[in-house]
Amino acid sequence: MKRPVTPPPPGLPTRRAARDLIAASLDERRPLEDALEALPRRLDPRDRAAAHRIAAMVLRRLGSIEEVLSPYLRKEPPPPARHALRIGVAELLLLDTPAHAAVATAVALAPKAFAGLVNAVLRKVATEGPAVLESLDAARLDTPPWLWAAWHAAYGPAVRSIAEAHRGPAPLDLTPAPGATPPGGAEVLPTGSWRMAAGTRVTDLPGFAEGRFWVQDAAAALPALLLAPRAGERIADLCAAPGGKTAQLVAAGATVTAVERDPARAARLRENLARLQLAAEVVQADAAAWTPAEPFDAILLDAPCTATGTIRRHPDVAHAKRPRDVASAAEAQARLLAAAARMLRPGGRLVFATCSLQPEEGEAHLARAAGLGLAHEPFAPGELPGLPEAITPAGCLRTRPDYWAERGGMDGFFAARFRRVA
Ligand SMILES: C[S@@+](CC[C@H](N)C(=O)[O-])C[C@H]1O[C@@H](n2cnc3c(N)ncnc32)[C@H](O)[C@@H]1O
Repeated sequence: MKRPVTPPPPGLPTRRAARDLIAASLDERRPLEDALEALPRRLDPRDRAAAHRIAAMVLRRLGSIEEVLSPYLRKEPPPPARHALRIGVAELLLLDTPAHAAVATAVALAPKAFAGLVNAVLRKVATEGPAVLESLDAARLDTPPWLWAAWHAAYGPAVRSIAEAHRGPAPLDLTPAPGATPPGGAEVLPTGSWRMAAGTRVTDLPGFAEGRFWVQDAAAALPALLLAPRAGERIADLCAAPGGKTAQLVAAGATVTAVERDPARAARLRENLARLQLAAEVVQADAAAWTPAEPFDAILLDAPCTATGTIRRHPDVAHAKRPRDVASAAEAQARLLAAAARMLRPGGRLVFATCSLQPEEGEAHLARAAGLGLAHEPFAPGELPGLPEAITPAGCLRTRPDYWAERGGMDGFFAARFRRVA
C-alpha cells in the first residue's frame, strides 16, 4: 500500500527563497541585492518581500542565532541544514512566526537526512530559546569581531551604539525635487530629506512616477549638499550610479557630467534621470583613467568603498567584507582622488565621500591631499542644519548609524572638501 504523501507546509516557497538569499550571501559572499534579483520571476512579490525580511533578519542577528543553536549541535551540519536551522531560530525568536509553522517549514526546508535533527533542535529552541536570547550580548555577537575592533579603535565606546543601530531595519529616506511637497506621513528632516517608516514601498507613494523625489538615505544626501552646487557651474559626479547625487547636482541647476564605469549601472543611472526628468551627460568610463575635454568647476567623488556604513540597509555587508577589502578599497579611492584632482580647474572644489565607517576609507585620505595639489577646506558645523555633531573637529563630515537614533538613525558616511591650489 502506498503511504499518503504529506503536502508541503504553506509558506515553503518563501523559506526556500530566504534560504537561497542566505546561501548566496554567506556561502558565496554575493550581495543580497543581486541575490534578490536572481530569485525566480514566478515568486509572488509578497513572498519575495517576506523572503527578504527573513534573510535580512538572519544576516542581522547571525551571531546571536549561532549562539542560540550551538548547545544543540554536536557536529557542524552541512550548509543547507544550517540555513534551515537559522531561519527556524529567526522565525521562532525574532519574527513572531507561530512555533508550529516555524518548525514545520524549517523541517520541510532541510535536506531529508537532517529533518529529524532540525525538528528536535527547533522544538528545544522554541521553549528554551527566548531566555537564552535575552541573556546574550547581542550587539557584540552580531558584529564581526574585526569590525567591532576597528570601530572601537575609531569611535571608542560608541561602537556599542553603532552595533545596536544595526539591529533594526532602516526607514525609507527620500530626497525631494525642488518645490516638491512631502507625501502624507513623511517626517521632514532638518537637512531637507523626507523620512518614511521602514517598509514603505516607494513605488506606492504619490509623485514617484512623476519624479518628485528619489530614494537616498539622509546621510547620503549630505555630500552633494556640502558641495553647495550653484546654477551654471560645470560639475563632475565621478562614481555616479544609481544617481542620487547626480540628481541633487542637476536639480541645483549645475551642468553635470556623470561618470560611471559599470555599463549596467550606467544604464540604470540614465533610467533614473529620465524618471526624474533631469538631464546630465552620462559617460561610461573608468574615472581613474578618463580625461575631460575641459576641467570642472567642482567635483563630487562618491568613491566605491566597503560600504560598512550601510549595514542597517545591507546586513550582508557585515559578513561579505574582510579587512583586506578595506585596504584595496582605500587604494582604489586614492587613485580616484588623484584623478579627480587633475580634472579640477585651479580654485575648483572637490568633495570626496565614502559610505564606510573605516577611517582608512575616510580620514586617512586627508594626508594625501597636499601632494595632489589639494588644500583641505574644513566644513563648519553651521553648514549642516540640525546635525552639527556630524562635523568632526578636523572639519570633516562623519555620520554614524547611531546618530539621530530617536528618529531611526542614518547611514555612516565620510566626506571632506578640498580646493585645487596648484
Ligand atoms: C558608492 S556608489 C555611487 C553612488 C552614487 N554616487 C549615488 O549617489 O547614487 C559607487 C559607484 O562607482 C562606480 N565605480 C566604481 N569604480 C569606478 C571607477 N573607477 N570609475 C567610475 N565609476 C566607478 C560603481 O560601479 C558604483 O556605481
